[in-house]
Amino acid sequence: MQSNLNPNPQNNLDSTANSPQKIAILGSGAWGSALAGLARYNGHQVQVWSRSNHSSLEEIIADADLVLSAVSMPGVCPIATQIKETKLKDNIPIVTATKGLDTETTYTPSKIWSNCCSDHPIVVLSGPNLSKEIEQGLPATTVVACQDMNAAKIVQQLLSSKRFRVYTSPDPLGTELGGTLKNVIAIAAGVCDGLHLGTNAKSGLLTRALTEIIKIGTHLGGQAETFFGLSGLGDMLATCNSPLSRNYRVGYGLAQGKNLQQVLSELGSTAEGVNTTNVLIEIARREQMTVPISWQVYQLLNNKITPQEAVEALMERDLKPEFLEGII
Ligand SMILES: NC(=O)C1=CN([C@@H]2O[C@H](COP(=O)(O)OP(=O)(O)OC[C@H]3O[C@@H](n4cnc5c(N)ncnc54)[C@H](OP(=O)(O)O)[C@@H]3O)[C@@H](O)[C@H]2O)C=CC1
Ligand SMILES: O=C(CO)COP(=O)(O)O
Repeated sequence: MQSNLNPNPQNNLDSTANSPQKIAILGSGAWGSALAGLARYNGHQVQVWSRSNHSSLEEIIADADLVLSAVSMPGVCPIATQIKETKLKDNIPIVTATKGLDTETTYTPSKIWSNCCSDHPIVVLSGPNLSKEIEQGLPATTVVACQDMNAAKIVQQLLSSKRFRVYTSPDPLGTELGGTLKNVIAIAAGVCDGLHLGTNAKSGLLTRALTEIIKIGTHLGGQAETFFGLSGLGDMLATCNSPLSRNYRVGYGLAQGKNLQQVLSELGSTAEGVNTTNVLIEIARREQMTVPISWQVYQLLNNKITPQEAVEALMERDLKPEFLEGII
């Protein structure tokens, strides 16, 4: 499955280093718009599709050299299914930048894309990428991961610039799960800060959360080292410490005594962690895994406990060694 694009052009980070390509971006929300800005900065010809576009999805992707999906989770399955029936240029990479889990199937976005577009390499893009900072032109890093490293390198070259440093990885599932599962933890971090529990509590929460993410992520097939990288720990640090994170703001609002509906309507934007928590608990039940922090977030989001009760429940768990098996 060889793409026509050159994966190894001169390693020059000047934005003119790559020949301009046609890039179709699906989703004109915060992330789709920021990614479109990065692609335009590199001189690419960018077309953005959203449900309110005049042009059809088919028209926009027909002659694209790269398709980049940045829709939120509810859009992934319908759009991937529509694209399955559409003619794309042969073998072009499809990049998925969504951080969520499908409610119906519990699948990750890349699994849905792979099922629908098996003739194309599916590349996961994930990292500490708060879109508002990227829109301001501040420097950021990310990871593009694919089993087909040639495809990952093509996307790396197309999107890398002086303001966006892109790393490759051969672990798409781990890369995707890191960015997805940390949204649950960002809600917990928002609660921690909203309750003013202090730096010791926050450090303890994030460290134990990383262990929890690695436990789930490796069980589901990700590689442990990926979770210590940009798409795991890196993204956790960004979203768990920034009020720019919508998931963090959900937790913060709940800690202030607001109810979930109120917090979400004030947010007016996607917070994938809410749905991801529900799907994650379904997976944990199915796989018989203990996920203490995610479980408290789940109870809180589903109005079964108060933020204070969630803290108490975590502090009063059975005592045990820090590491039960190896590093986790
Ligand atoms: N914002 C950020 O900083 C980052 C976000 N992400 C991830 O990117 C994804 C999108 O987030 P973001 O752009 O911030 O969210 P927004 O709320 O800003 O935008 C949501 C986007 O998803 C599209 N969408 C939602 N539901 C559907 C549907 N049923 N069918 C088709 N399209 C749909 C919307 O399309 P329409 O315009 O047609 O309404 C819109 O483009 C999320 O998974 C998020 O976790 C990842 C990294 C950074
Ligand atoms: O994933 C993100 C940054 O990497 C965006 O986080 P929020 O969806 O919580 O805003």
